[in-house]
Amino acid sequence: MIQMKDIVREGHPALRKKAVEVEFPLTDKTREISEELLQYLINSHDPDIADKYNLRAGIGLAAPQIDVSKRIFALHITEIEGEPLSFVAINPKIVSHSVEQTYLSSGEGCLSVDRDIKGFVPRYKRITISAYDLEGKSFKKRLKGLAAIAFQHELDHLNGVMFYDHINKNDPFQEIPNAVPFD
Ligand SMILES: O=CN(O)C[C@@H](CC1CCCC1)C(=O)N1NCCC[C@H]1C(=O)Nc1ccccn1
Ligand code: NI
Repeated sequence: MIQMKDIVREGHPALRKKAVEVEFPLTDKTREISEELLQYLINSHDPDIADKYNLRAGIGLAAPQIDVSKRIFALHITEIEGEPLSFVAINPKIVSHSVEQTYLSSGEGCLSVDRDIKGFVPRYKRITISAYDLEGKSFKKRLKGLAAIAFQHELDHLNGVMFYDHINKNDPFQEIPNAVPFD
């Protein structure tokens, strides 16, 4: 199982590399890595497991964060309105997005960043994404709110981008044009 010791931190080159596309059918190793990314998120929200293994709660986890430079990440968001979102995305893409932007009013964090970095991180408010599942079946989803923000945070990891790269250096809390905050 993935534990905090397996999650690389800022300064590790894997976080600044562009991850490579995955071929299908998945090798057993790639399939196992994909399943472990999602399992980490599920475990991190289980009080007993999270406590026992000292896991930091996460709603997303990307393969580069465990030093695997492949275009794979998992999302597991259960406390949003509507049905819970829990899936592995392989070779994910944003196929279209709203003009409107949004941002987490509390700013963003990252399991690979052991410090608090303040400031608004502009994200598209609504996105249409496409990706492949573990069987190589392509799927599309329309995401908004926290799910959209999380998807963009994870996709950044596949491109070697960290959330704080988006924060305005001169004015971290600068008003983001046509943005509605997500609280
Ligand atoms: O790349 C993946 N990561 O680095 C794990 C990150 C991904 C999220 C950061 C912002 C959007 C996606 C993560 O889940 N966190 N970051 C560290 C703090 C805890 C946790 C978090 O933000 N939780 C959360 C946020 C809003 C509502 C509920 N829970
Ligand atoms: Ni992150």
